[in-house]
Amino acid sequence: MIDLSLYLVTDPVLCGERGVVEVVREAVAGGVGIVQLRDKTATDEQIVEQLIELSDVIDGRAALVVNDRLDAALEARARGARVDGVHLGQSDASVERARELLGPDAIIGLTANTAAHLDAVRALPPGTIDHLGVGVIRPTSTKPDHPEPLGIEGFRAFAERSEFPCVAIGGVGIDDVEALRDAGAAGVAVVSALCAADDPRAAARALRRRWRGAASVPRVLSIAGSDPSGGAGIQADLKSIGANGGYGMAAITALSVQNTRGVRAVHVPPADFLRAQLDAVTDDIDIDAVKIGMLADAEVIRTVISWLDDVRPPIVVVDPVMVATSGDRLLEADAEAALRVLLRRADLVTPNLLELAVLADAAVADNWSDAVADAERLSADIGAAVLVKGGHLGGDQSPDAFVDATTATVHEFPGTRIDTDATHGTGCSLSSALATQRALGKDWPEAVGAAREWLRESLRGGAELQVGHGNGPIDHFAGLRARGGIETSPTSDEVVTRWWEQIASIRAGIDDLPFIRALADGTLDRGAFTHYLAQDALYLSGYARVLADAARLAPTAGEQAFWANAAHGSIVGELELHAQWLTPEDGVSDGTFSATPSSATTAYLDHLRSTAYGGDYAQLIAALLPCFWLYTDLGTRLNAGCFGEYAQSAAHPYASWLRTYADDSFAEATQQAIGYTASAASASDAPGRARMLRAFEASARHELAFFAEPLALDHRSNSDRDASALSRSPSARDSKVV
Ligand SMILES: Nc1ncnc2c1ncn2[C@@H]1O[C@H](COP(=O)(O)OP(=O)(O)OP(=O)(O)O)[C@@H](O)[C@H]1O
Ligand SMILES: Cc1ncc(CO)c(N)n1
Ligand SMILES: [Mg+2]
Repeated sequence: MIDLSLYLVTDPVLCGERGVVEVVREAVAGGVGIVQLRDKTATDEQIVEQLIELSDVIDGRAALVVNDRLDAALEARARGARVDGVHLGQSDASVERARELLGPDAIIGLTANTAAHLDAVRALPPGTIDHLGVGVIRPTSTKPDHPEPLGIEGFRAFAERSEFPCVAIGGVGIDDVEALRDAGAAGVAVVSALCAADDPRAAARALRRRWRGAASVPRVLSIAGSDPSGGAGIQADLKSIGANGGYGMAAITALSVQNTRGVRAVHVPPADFLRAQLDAVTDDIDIDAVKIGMLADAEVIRTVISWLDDVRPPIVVVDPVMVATSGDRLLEADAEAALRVLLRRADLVTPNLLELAVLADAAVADNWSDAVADAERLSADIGAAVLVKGGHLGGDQSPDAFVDATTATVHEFPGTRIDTDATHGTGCSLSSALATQRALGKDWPEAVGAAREWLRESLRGGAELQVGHGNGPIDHFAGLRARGGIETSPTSDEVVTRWWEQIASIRAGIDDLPFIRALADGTLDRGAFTHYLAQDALYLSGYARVLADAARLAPTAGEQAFWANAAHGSIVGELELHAQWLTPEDGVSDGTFSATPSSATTAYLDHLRSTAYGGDYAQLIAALLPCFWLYTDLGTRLNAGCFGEYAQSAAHPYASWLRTYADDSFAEATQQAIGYTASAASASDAPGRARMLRAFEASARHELAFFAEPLALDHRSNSDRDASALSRSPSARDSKVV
């Protein structure tokens, strides 16, 4: 089936001085699938000559038809040209005769725009015509005698009734492309949009992109070697394409045995196998851009050239990889001539200074202006833009320059050198980023700017990775990580630091509480202290039941035992509070404790119970954790004198009580609880971790309220009590987690 989607109709006047042939060459390179030679004034002989020339230039990459001149088509065929068919108007030669003379495989199109035309076509013998040219769509100067324009809706109405493919023609501009496609067009035929374009290749690409619908995620193919250590080659390319917003694909030219220290061996699979990979991708997927990296040898290069010539991908970036960062050769020396041929197919070539020297036949540049001058010569030589890279330039700068000799453009990108050894695969990563950014619709200088910005962030991030002992890789996803686009599964250490940081202001709030300050310096009102202990006893009793729920839900016997043991310790602690700290006046009589839970206690227990009721083990243990962690932290710091030295003194009224805050076995249990919570967080998905963090934070806030409450209430009735009487016994807190 012939691809009618982008159909070029030539106009000798609009093509201007550069000529029809040149416009066709460029437009086909940009993706035109069918070319119609249309020249109302040329003689038949001139038409024949042009057909021969065009057939040569197109070389089978697009279909070639001629407007009207059936005899010229036949004559050009007789002289060896490949002319695929004709396009005839209602008043031109008979389509039946054209079919008879051109044969069953020829492409025959017919202009039609009325119901009567359609009826007439239906009356033809089957197989006479292949498609209809339907228009004009808008008023146009290229067909002075055009009928009333159909507009998009008129075209839609016609196409809906037609059983023949309809190509929309006449006054079609780039902004009509999607609407016509959606109105049922088999393709759009354009004249001015390509013949009058400054850059017909770019214009054709833009039209094709519109026709395909701007794929918001460009499909980018890397043709390169494999680096099993993941920093260079296709592995780097795929990460780079992904990080820059594309969908990455990879056809492997060679397998390297390599790590961050160097290349140990290279295996090049048969060239046919590479071609088969490329064909498999092309047969199925529209490619928006191609990045070409390691090519190993001349045969691989020839394979890639022939595929490029067959497929004409819209964007081609070639990173002329010759030598790895480590100094190992990645391209056989005798393949350099073949590489030069490939470079002519590129839109952009990205040599480092060493590669530039080889390709520009110059000494390795030791200063930036020589490098740019070499790049200008190379660009003129290959007819493609060159991005010359300053990574290998000495000094504290690492500039790049985009150089395009065909448009006399030199665009400098200054940049300070990033102090890092993690530069393995920068070239691979940059060229893939460039292909992707260009495919996203940026022009080259914009694409270079965006790719460089990304690369520099990734270069900085490389220092964080712990990959290898040589030149480490860049961190392709450093930006995503920094902006929280990737949530990494936290390790135990990370959950410790991240969650602990998350409650920093709550912890600071606890430290600042008058209750804690007064507890530390021994001035705490005894009534407030007793209130606190009474509520703590109530809390521990409820907390023990929730710990038992954690034991019930625990996934392993070890965790089950841990939480059950903590529940047991909590009950023991509560009983000790009754027996040793609280008197009947505090609500204890005959072993029965009758104080009523305060609002802080009720709120905290409600939170824990409702979390337990939800049945999510990970969330539950996250909710239980602050009670362990905050007390261990506070106890340790109180006893270390962080709140004043008096807290360390034996004369402190609550001295023995304070000591037990920093109990070793309690600290150990806290570490275990942190470990279990961290493992559960690592095993959770992102929403699960978010739920855990919410439960954890809520508990921390309840701890703050719990500590705040005693001094917020009125305890004057107890103010004459002897606080020192309370300093005899061990604390409940340590037995909470026996
Ligand atoms: N230390 C650095 N600081 C900042 N930018 C750098 C640094 N090293 C390299 N670059 C940039 O990285 C990109 C790749 O340049 P480089 O000259 O290193 O390519 P290369 O030699 O082809 O890389 P590779 O080693 O992957 O083959 C360029 O944009 C360059 O400016
Ligand atoms: C496979 C492969 N391609 C390219 C390079 C260039 O860095 C490399 N080291 N390895
Ligand atoms: Mg390189």
